[in-house]
Amino acid sequence: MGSGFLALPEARRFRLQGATLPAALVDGPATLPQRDDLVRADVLVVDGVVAAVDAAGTVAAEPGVIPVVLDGAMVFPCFVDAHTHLDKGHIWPRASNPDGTFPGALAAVGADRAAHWTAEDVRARMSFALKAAYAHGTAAIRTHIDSIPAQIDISWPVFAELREEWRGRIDLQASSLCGIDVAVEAGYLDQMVAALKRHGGGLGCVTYMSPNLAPGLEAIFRAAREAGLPLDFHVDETMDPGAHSLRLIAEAAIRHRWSEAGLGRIVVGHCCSLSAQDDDEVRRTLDRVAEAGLAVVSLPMCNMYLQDRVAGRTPRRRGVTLLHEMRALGIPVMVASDNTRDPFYAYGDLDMLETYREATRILHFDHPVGDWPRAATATPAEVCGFAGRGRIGPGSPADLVVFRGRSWTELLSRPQSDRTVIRNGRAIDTTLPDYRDLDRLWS
Ligand SMILES: O=c1cc[nH]c(=O)[nH]1
Repeated sequence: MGSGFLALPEARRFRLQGATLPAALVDGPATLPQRDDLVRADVLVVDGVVAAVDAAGTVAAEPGVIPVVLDGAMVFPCFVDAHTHLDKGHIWPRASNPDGTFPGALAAVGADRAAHWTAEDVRARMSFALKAAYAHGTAAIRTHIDSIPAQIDISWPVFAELREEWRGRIDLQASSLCGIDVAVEAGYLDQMVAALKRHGGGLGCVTYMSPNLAPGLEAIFRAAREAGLPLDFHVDETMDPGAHSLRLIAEAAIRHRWSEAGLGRIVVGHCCSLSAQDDDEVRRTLDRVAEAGLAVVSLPMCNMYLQDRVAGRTPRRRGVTLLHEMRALGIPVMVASDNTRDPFYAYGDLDMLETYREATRILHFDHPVGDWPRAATATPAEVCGFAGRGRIGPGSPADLVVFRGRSWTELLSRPQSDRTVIRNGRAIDTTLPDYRDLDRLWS
């Protein structure tokens, strides 16, 4: 059992004194003094809920409230990870990517799925991933689930079981995943929609330039509206400037009056090709994306790993999409973990601090930091509908991550492996699952 660097008392009422909070994530008095987009505050926790956020040192000691001195330690709300692949995670020991490319990943995953993805295999790997995410301080996750016809009735029931098992620790959502060419196959959408209604989840697919793209999108939008399902797409995951399915999705959303459907914002992930297009084309597309009300999630670690990879040639581009330009147009933007230890990304552990740290470096979430911390917390909570998550303020759950670092440079220079994760006002065990627990899947 390990619970990080902070000695948190088992107490109904305590006050985190001298916490440093990202200003963009705090619901507190407007008078909280800010420096470097951080505020110094005291956070009162009562019965597992944040009862007050006050400027540091302004509230006198109260009987029955135990002081916990943070001496500037940073406090985040628990993270929200809007785009993962729990069903695929950790297959690397038996399914590596031969060349680190996207086609290499597709082929390796396809073969592994066909050979090994029984309910037991999927459950074991998903459970492992959830344990890691929980220990790192994540409270809500949306996963995509590979949903080719033969896999649907294996993976979706497992997901539904785990959603119940993890209720109260990690809020779980899922979205279906297949290529646009599979989505147009006769009977596919009917089968998928029936499974989503049975198990709960949203509709999605991978969009790329295919003759099936326009009819496929039309069919998916119709099916989603009829069945009342949210939409979440993998979009243009390539550096080919000719890939423009993002614009077609935005146009379909406008045509289908999606913003009036009451089904939340459509989420579009990746959108890498945008960074290879000229400014005029980018502007035309982003105007449409803003008008359609889409929300965008970038996957900085996976995109950097897969994109611009040519054997023997040094990568020159980062592979991520244009989050700064999107944010300037009012488009909600997020970052998320994506794949973990599978052929789409050989590394990763569903640690959203790592994702945020890498996003800071790859996407320049700094100088100033401004409201970029929202991209891993409040924005995915709002976009995906994880109510009450991603902010710290009176009434929010005392689901907090306390880091030893006191400033952005201290926080992001080290992995903060000794963080303390507080759930419902109590420190949890932050011991990570041992990789050896998975060995039975391939030995
Ligand atoms: O990045 C991607 C794209 C498709 N499928 C994945 O698992 N990851």
